[in-house]
Amino acid sequence: MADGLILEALRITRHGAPLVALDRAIAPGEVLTVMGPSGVGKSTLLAAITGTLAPGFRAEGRIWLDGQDITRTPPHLRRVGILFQDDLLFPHLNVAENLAFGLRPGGTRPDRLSRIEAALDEIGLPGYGPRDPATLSGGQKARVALMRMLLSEPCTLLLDEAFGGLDAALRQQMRALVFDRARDRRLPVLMVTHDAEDAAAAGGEIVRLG
Ligand SMILES: Nc1ncnc2c1ncn2[C@@H]1O[C@H](COP(=O)(O)OP(=O)(O)OP(=O)(O)O)[C@@H](O)[C@H]1O
Repeated sequence: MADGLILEALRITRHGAPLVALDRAIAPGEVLTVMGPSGVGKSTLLAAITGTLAPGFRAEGRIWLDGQDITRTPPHLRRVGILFQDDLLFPHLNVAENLAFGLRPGGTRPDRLSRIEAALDEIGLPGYGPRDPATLSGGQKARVALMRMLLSEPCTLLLDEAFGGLDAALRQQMRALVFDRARDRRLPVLMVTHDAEDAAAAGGEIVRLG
């Protein structure tokens, strides 16, 4: 199987009734946008990919990530990154500690600290490590949440209305940051959104469910 994220004849049922069916490949660095009315099953589709479907839901078909069949892989081993609207930072940890939470295990302490510093530079927040998350603006929090997720070195990126809590200008900045980072890292991106501008900015294929 090719690199990227492949949903091969994926069919999700709820208590046996069909909910979502999708058969698509997302190449490294490409974005697939999923739109559709409320309740159609967009978040459920993402939960099938992260391996966190609620009881009563079942996924049939196969999910491939960079050539590996992850259909039955436990969620914590899937290397799937997901960003939600209003992703919460841990309030009792400072910004650096929040980022450290994303880091994969291993490496020396100086190495880990320098990766956190580099991450803060990458999102335009150099020196913000000791700050309390409550003192950050909404846009700054969103950038820290994005970087915390990227530090876990995911092989694909899922966005669930990830830009929903931001005003128009910030939304545009955050979109550019996310899409640029995903392209640099050659991550396939599956974006769920209600927003036509998000879809246009992504530039890739749009699938409408329902
Ligand atoms: N944990 C759950 N337990 C039971 N039913 C659920 C659960 N999560 C979602 N559902 C139901 O599954 C269906 C699909 O929900 P889902 O959240 O995937 O829709 P969505 O397309 O993401 O909607 P929205 O755009 O409103 O976020 C809905 O009918 C919803 O009520």
